[in-house]
Amino acid sequence: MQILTQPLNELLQQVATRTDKQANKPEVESTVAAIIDNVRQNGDAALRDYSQQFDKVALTDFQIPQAAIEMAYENADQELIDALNLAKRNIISYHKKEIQNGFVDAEQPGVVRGEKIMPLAAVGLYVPGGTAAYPSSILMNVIPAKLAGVNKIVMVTPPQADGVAQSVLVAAKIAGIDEVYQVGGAQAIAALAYGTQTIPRVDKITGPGNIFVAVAKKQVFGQVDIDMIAGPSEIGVIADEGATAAQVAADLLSQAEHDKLARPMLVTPSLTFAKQVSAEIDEQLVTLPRRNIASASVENEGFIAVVDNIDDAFTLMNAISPEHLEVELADAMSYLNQIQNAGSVFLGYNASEPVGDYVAGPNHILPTGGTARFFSPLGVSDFVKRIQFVDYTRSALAKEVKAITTLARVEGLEGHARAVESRFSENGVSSK
Ligand SMILES: NC(=O)c1ccc[n+]([C@@H]2O[C@H](COP(=O)([O-])OP(=O)(O)OC[C@H]3O[C@@H](n4cnc5c(N)ncnc54)[C@H](O)[C@@H]3O)[C@@H](O)[C@H]2O)c1
Ligand SMILES: N[C@H](CO)Cc1c[nH]c[nH+]1
Ligand SMILES: [Zn+2]
Repeated sequence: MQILTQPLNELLQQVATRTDKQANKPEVESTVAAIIDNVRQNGDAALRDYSQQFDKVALTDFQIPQAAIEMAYENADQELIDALNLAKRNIISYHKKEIQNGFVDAEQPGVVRGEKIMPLAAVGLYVPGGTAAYPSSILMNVIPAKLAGVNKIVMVTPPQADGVAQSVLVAAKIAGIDEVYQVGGAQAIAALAYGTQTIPRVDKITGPGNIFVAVAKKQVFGQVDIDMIAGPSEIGVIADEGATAAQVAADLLSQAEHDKLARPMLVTPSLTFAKQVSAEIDEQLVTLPRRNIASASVENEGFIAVVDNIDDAFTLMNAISPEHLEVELADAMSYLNQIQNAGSVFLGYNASEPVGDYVAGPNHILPTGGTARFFSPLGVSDFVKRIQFVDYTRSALAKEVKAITTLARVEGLEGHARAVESRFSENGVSSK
């Protein structure tokens, strides 16, 4: 993996350019725009064409019958069922803590103010499936939606020549979702945003995917809500010589194997350690089954940056804003307050990133491409909206008339002032 040894200010510039290059790909933007437009115009017919073109599958029906989901569950290995159930329990116990109940406030005499939390009516969950099957992403998507109380949950996932992976159907059963459509990529996002003859339009689309899925979500935002840009995976590691090079290399490769565009990144104050990790990566790649994907990611998107000290490592990592950040330092917890930007943080030598991908309980659907600066992990709050309310007694309103009418007239909005004054005139009409 490329080792960068420039001064910090040059490294900061380099990572900004890399992130920008990754996040903005004009050729992908235009491909995706054309796909969305076609699906909008031609509905299911366009979905069939793209499934043939990109997934090499000739589809007649998009919806997977409930009987196929039940059968996959009946035939599944008990080990898979146990693992998914363990993950489900931990995801539920973690996400339950995110539930908001709204509030009612009566602090001022005669005034009631409050906020009511409402589940979204219909959501569409994208579960990736181009180069790997992602049953774990079903649990990460569905569980917070269910805890939020969403009524209609529709799942889409790419079709496969020999049928959608059985593990995906088993996870759908365990997650308790029955409306599953086999359609993937930008065309699936367009279908959920605009609706087709068979796929219902939803209010919000959540879930991760490759660059085509991520760009499509960005393009349909406004027509529907989206959770975030959750594109090709990223891992940033901050480590010094106290960490084990082989373990750091393995963790970097765990994310590199997701996608040729995945970004494995190490920042360390030790050039010796940098070289050890780089050598380990080369060695471990030889036997990695997905080495074609992982080595492209390591070569084209990955880097090791050598900095002067740990403070500089955090400065650089905050600028990168990685999806996952591992802090492989002694007393890792003490660095938590130095972290400004990251999707999910893994502290210490044992919290290897895949722990979070599968069983820890926090969500693995996370912002990428530098968007952890402003986006958060998927959670219960993504599936609800807030409605505010107020109620005034007449005497409570009387106390505020002066302030309201003053502000209304300063804004040149006489109608606003009169609306409030009408509550205090004999005939309900403002005399001013
Ligand atoms: N950020 C997160 O939270 C998170 C979580 C899990 C996975 N991921 C990412 O999800 C992605 C999964 O990717 P994947 O490819 O395996 O599955 P995917 O389902 O995201 O994408 C497959 C679809 O991409 C479309 N596609 C492929 N090549 C295309 C082309 N040339 N033109 C137009 N469309 C094309 C096809 O429609 C195909 O069905 C990886 O990038 C992985 O890193 C991210
Ligand atoms: N690391 C991925 C998020 O970037 C999530 C995942 C699912 N399965 C394995 N990994
Ligand atoms: Zn992963």
